[in-house]
Amino acid sequence: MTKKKISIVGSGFTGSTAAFIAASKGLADIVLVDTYGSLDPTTGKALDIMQAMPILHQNVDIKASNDYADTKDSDVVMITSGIARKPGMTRDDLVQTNQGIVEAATKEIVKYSPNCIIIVLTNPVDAMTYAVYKASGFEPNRVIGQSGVLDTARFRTFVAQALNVAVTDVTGFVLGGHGDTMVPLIRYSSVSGVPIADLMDEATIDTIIERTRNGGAEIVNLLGTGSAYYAPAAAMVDMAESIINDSNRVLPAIAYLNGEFKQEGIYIGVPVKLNKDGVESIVELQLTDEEQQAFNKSAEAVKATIQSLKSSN
Ligand SMILES: NC(=O)C1=CN([C@@H]2O[C@H](COP(=O)(O)OP(=O)(O)OC[C@H]3O[C@@H](n4cnc5c(N)ncnc54)[C@H](O)[C@@H]3O)[C@@H](O)[C@H]2O)C=CC1
Ligand SMILES: O=C([O-])CC(=O)C(=O)O
Repeated sequence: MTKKKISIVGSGFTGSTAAFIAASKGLADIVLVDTYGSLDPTTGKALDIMQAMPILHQNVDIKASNDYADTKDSDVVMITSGIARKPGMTRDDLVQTNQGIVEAATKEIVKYSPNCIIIVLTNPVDAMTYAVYKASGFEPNRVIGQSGVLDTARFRTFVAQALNVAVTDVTGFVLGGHGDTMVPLIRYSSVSGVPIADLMDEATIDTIIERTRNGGAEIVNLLGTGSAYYAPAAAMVDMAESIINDSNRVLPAIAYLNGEFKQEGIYIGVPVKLNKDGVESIVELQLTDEEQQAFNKSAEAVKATIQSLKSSN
């Protein structure tokens, strides 16, 4: 079988960490691209990751580059380039700067890998995924954003800590935009099948929901500079793995809605089935009135950010 190829655009914290995690799983050969500033730090990171491979028993190549030609024929391309927020900022404050960066990257990506699947991480990620979709000319199933795997992982972590149970036994589903309006679906959250509403009181659940919604800001404030990267990178790799291995995993991801969940023409977090074609299908859940209202509110917030995009779209 020919080796798969993942290109990662942006060799900052999230990009280089994703390269390390994907390489440590032996998922694919990796090209780490950064066209901003000197190539040296990217080369240093790629070399460092390569030198971990003998220890981790993996046989993959990691190449640093500032030339998109090296991304040619990628199966998956992750977009992580752009600025991150600082304490006191919202993700939406990044929209103007990051739109230009992701659109420029997209033009180059599609030129060299017309058949790839693109995973977008750059914030504000729902609107950036929309901008990449428009700039790519791809069918919407081949442009996907990352938020739900991360938001759900945060939610699962807090539930596991509160109940002192193995985090691997906690399931959940966080839908909606990657912001304060995200929608953790408590009815679909369980510990080995036992609904969490049977295991903890409402006040504890509310505290966990609030902490999940502020999960990114909590880390931004603690770091002082930059934002989270270990869990975001792991989340992107989880998605890439399902695409590369054609696994049909059902994961929450930012997908284009065409009437599903009563929304149309936007990118927002919903459960999807991910395989070699990208989003094979959207898994529609029967939401309660209250859940649908919360989802609609989140969709309105995402729409407002999409509408603020510069008119190249
Ligand atoms: N969707 C999600 O769940 C998450 C999204 N993010 C977002 O991902 C993005 C990247 O975060 P980090 O990797 O931590 O940031 P970083 O600052 O460590 O890396 C960003 C990379 O983008 C490149 N870059 C910066 N300005 C550029 C420009 N004008 N043109 C081309 N490249 C440029 C830099 O060279 C740098 O390597 C941010 O927008 C951040 O908010 C971060 C974590 C989670
Ligand atoms: O909070 C941020 O700016 C980065 C991010 O999206 C996250 O960690 O969820």
